[in-house]
Amino acid sequence: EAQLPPRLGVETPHSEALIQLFETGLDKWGIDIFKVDELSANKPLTSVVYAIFEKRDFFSKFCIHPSTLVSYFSQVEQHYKPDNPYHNAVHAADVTQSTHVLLNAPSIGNVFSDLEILASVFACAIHDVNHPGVTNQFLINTENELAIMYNDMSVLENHHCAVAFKLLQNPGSNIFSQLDDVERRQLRKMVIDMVLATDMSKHMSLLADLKTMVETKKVAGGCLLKLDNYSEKMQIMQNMVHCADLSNPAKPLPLSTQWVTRVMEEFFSQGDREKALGLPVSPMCCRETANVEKSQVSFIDFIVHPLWEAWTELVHPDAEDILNTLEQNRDYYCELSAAKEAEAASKEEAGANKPSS
Ligand SMILES: COc1ccc(C2=NN(C3CCN(C(=O)CN4C(=O)CCC4=O)CC3)C(=O)[C@@H]3CC=CC[C@H]23)cc1OC
Ligand SMILES: [Mg+2]
Ligand SMILES: [Zn+2]
Repeated sequence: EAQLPPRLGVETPHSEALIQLFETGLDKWGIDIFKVDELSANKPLTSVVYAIFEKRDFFSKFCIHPSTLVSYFSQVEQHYKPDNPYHNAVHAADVTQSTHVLLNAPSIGNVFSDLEILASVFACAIHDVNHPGVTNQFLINTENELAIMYNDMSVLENHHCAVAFKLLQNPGSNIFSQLDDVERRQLRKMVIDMVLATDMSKHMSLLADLKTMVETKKVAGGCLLKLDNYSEKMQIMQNMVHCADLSNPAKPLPLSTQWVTRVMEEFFSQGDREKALGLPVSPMCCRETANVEKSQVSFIDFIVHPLWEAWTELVHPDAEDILNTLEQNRDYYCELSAAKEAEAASKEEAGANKPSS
């Protein structure tokens, strides 16, 4: 009998503090995931997944040995590039824990089976594994081997899935070995459908479907329990994971601002590489001209808020606080942008009035 791994599956001198943090924060929107990164000795993903599996009793429900879970997710964690300012294991842990909270919303609590919940949590944990820190467009424009491999179609998202399922085949790492063939095939299909839906090029169609569902749900008297077919259930699961992937601006401001700094650093590195290669610089990627606050306001106005507005309606009233935080944060970035503009204008003014020496 393989011996049990350390508590929460990670060796850390701060295990008591980490256990405390999960006791109080695992089910909460706004846990300090950067603190989890510190206390877990930079194993945020393995520790978050272990804590969620324990909380949801997945070890016994799916006959997963803790050491198998640790063996598999340690490899997954190692395949997230730590040098990526944004697309690293902390982001994966953040999206996984955020989805864990969304799944606890009373209005969708008992819509999903244990297998569907397992698939959603797993999909989040692996959804950006081995991310190279550049966008699909960059990989396509530079004819990267990944773009060749996947014929320019959801290149990153296909890669994340393939890497995750390949790692499952390593000895002592197949956490799904005790599922029967039907369950394993169903889980694999659900995970692929969810991860491929995190490609931002799918955002508009995903949102349109969600809005349609919200409209029909309103007609059907507000109950979600009528979700009988796979495609409706999968639409909700895809939008849930997509919401979690786009949840940074909807988190408490001290967390949100850290994510903005990280994502802009990653975008600026891509912009530097595009300049060096003589390629057109992608939106928000030019460190000289980008307006970080303005980009955040338009990211929220055009993409994040419409999605969270639809999600909030779907699970009404469970996500009201999240939508309020998003709107407060949007106003913060708007005011910051206006303040910076005013400061720049007054400097301009001062410069113009300065007597020439
Ligand atoms: C914390 O803050 C952010 C977090 C993630 C992203 C992501 N962004 N993206 C696309 C980049 C290109 N996009 C745009 O440029 C859209 N857009 C405009 O057209 C004007 C302003 C604006 O934002 C769409 C989103 C990704 O693809 C990343 C990977 C997956 C999910 C979101 C990530 C962006 C953030 O702050 C701008
Ligand atoms: Mg992604
Ligand atoms: Zn992501």
